[in-house]
Amino acid sequence: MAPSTANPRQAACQVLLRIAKEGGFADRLIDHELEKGHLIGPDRGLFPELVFGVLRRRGSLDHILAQLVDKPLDTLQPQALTILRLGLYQLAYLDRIPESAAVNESVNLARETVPRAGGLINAVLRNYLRRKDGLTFPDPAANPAASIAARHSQPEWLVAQWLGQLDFPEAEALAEASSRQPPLTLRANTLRTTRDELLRLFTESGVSAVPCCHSPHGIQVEGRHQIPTLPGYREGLFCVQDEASQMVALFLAPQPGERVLDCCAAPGGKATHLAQLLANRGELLATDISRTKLPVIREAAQRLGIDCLAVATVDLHRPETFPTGGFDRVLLDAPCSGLGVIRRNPEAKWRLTPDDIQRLAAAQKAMCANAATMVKNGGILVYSTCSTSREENEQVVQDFLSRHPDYVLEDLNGLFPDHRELFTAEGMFRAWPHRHNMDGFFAARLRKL
Ligand SMILES: C[S@@+](CC[C@H](N)C(=O)[O-])C[C@H]1O[C@@H](n2cnc3c(N)ncnc32)[C@H](O)[C@@H]1O
Repeated sequence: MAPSTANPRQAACQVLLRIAKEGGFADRLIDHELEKGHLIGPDRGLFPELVFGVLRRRGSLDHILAQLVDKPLDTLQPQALTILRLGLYQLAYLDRIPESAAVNESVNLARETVPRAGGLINAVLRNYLRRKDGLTFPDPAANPAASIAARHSQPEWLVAQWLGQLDFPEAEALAEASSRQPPLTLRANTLRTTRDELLRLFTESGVSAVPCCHSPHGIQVEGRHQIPTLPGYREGLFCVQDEASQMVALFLAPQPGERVLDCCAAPGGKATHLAQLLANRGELLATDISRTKLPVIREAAQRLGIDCLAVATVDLHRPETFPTGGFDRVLLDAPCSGLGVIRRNPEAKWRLTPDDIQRLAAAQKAMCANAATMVKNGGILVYSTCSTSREENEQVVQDFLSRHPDYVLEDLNGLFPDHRELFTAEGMFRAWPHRHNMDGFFAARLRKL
């Protein structure tokens, strides 16, 4: 049943239980609850803070709880475990909630849903307050992955993957950054305004915002906002898009008048950016396997005043569905694990397994080969993901190049010298939350000879 309550802790508990039981995305369930209007005032901020906080910090919370509860956590009733996580999150990570309120509200919540666990919840949370300075964490020298995982709330297998690519301090910094709330980044719609004008409008309206370092269209907004209430939203002056994601369309660099394909386009973040770069002149086809997602792209295009964009259903595993005629530029923003965006979708890190990464990488290799059949001779293919895993990134590109001697990797260092700090030595794009305060993204630019 859909949650419906004026109590932010109860609403958070219901959403967390629903995510654990049925899957689903935290941001959508949160929006759905807020739209009902039961939560008012500061509770509208506390409710998402609690849901996202518990999802982001679940690993560390459970590591601590395991030292305070005298039976395995998975033997607790789901409601009791969720209330414990919520209570501990408030005690360990939030400054503004008095300790007594965090404990008492947790006990009250238990009284309504799991009355027999009230005593345990009270005892465990009070025990935390007494013992918090004596809690233990794995020794980094003996077990580096377990140590980072427990301190910074990441699955151990994921930290082990990061340690395969980064040294210990960097892997730890990445884990730490990946447990934090990401910035709100917008892309100015240059079909209707400029970045400077948008910044001026925000300043005049009392909203603090600064230009992004790399994307010439990006602005980072300070504080928390409901997007539709920001100035210029209704007029289509901007859309929400992380800076790393904005860089991808820039690397494809479509020129006005060209024929361009975005073949995994929904919900349209990069497709609408491509239309901007085309200055609304040319032929932009945005396709996706999901027929139901296409209206979202159309609506985004309409709001932003784009009229060079058409949409169609295409399954990249079924060449008989492909559009005919070659394209000058093709973007393949492949379905991926999303390991680079776990700041935004923290529920994903607790669901994914290493097997998922292997399965996704196999599909990505097939999609890349199929997308390449739609590129004209001399044309460009950009392959991108929002994953940090090598299997989904460099290894897909290496596999592709080994099977396609008619393609070469273009070195982004030479093409975009202003953004060198975002590129690997081989010239591929790798954005990292801890280095660039951007989502974890990958892109490689391939040219068909
Ligand atoms: C990473 S998302 C794309 C995000 C989009 N480029 C943006 O910037 O807003 C990947 C998309 O690939 C689509 N997809 C998954 N499997 C596909 C397939 N076999 N063929 C075409 N699209 C597929 C999904 O529906 C999803 O919308």
